[in-house]
Amino acid sequence: MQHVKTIEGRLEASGLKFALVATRFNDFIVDRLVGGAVDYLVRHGASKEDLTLVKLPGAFEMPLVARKLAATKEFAGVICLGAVIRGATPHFDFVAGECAKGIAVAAMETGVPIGFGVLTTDTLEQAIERAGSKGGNKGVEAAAAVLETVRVLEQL
Ligand SMILES: Nc1c(NC[C@H](O)[C@H](O)[C@H](O)CO)[nH]c(=O)[nH]c1=O
Ligand SMILES: CC(=O)[C@@H](O)COP(=O)(O)O
Repeated sequence: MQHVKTIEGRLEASGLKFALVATRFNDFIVDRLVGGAVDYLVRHGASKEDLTLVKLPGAFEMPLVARKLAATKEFAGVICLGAVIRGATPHFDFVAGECAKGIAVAAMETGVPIGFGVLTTDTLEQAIERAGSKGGNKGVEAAAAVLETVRVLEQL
């Protein structure tokens, strides 16, 4: 195959500081996302002393706080961890939609990678599956994505 210059991010977290933003809402699920993210970062070289956990009420509050943390420039990346589980009203759509959009805007405005580790599921079972069982762990995925993106941005 024609060899082209390729830029990829090393999955090496040593020396990097990260902020993790986690919700209390559905915390029996979210705590497993936090555990997955922390385990991933430590296993890839991060020091626990370099990880800061910020607890929030719910996903709707995330963009504001994630942006503030990113804007400090104290952290290489921010990882948002939550679980928005559909109920009986359209509230899910607003919470999930604004959370996702707000996090994306915060990353663009600050230039700091902000991982979207927020489950948006129709059922509790779907959330459980994606918090460390047969659907993987979205906290791990978000941490991995932020780490790789940090390392890519360093090269640009
Ligand atoms: N239903 C869920 C919420 N709702 C709460 C909102 O996120 C917000 O805290 C409230 O509207 C006050 O501003 N939050 C979740 O994280 N997950 C849910 O399933
Ligand atoms: C995602 C939500 O906001 C949801 O859990 C709220 O439940 P409901 O729509 O039954 O009020």
